[in-house]
Amino acid sequence: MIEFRNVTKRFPDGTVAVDAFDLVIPSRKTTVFVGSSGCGKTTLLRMINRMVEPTGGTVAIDGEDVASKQAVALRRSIGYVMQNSGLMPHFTVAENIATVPRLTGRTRRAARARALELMDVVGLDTAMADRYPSQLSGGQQQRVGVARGLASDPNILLMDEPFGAVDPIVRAELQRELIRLQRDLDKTVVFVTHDVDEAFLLGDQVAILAKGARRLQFGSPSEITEQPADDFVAAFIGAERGKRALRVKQTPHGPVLVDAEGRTQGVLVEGGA
Ligand SMILES: Nc1ncnc2c1ncn2[C@@H]1O[C@H](COP(=O)(O)OP(=O)(O)OP(=O)(O)O)[C@@H](O)[C@H]1O
Repeated sequence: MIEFRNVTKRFPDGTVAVDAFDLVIPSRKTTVFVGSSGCGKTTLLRMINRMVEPTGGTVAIDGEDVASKQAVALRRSIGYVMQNSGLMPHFTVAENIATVPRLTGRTRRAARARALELMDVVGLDTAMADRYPSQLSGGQQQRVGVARGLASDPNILLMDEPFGAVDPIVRAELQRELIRLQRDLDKTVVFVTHDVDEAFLLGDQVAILAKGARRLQFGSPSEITEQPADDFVAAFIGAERGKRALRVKQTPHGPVLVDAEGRTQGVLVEGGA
């Protein structure tokens, strides 16, 4: 469990990126922070592993204030995946993935074995182990980034717009992979995006944020869709337009659901959840 208690971050230039933020993030679930650019999502994420220190309040992991932990050890114990993968260009794929295992004392051989195992986990052909990042596609680089984030077998995985820079088809593929991974690995994932569709696809819980990380709503995608907290949230999630606003249309073959443009999006079936 990750707990933000009255957390504020004021940068030295006076910018208040996060203003008195409270949230409890459950373990072994995917929690998504979604909001427009500059609302404070990255700052929130980085306060979990102390890449950014709060200027007020506390962040606690399983009841323990992160400020009381040694920052470097904390950072190595938490997986972090960022946009553009953040790979070291002069390290091979295997070396990039093995960075943390090497730093924490594994032998070169054991670290490489771990790297190859993780390539498998994230769906990368191990034949690419000795390539450099520039010899991979954007989607493959992101998979290496995810493998690197998982290398220390962390309980917590922080993901900062990890699929933001790839094309929509690769993005959808990576999203599906993450859902599969999460089913197998059972990590506490905190995921940042500005894309509501991505947030609703991946999140067990979604926090919709405004400037200063002001919490507009926190709940499951179903809860938010069924009962948006206010008009702003309703507009933000597109409840009144596009594909989330569905109408029933009768056809000779039975009722179907159509979106605002009249495109059929699904069928109505009896029973189920
Ligand atoms: N080191 C810094 N010094 C001063 N202001 C900063 C610093 N880092 C971030 N900010 C400001 O804090 C606010 C929140 O930034 P943050 O990166 O957390 O937002 P974000 O929601 O992740 O944005 P994006 O989606 O664009 O990445 C912004 O106004 C940003 O300009």
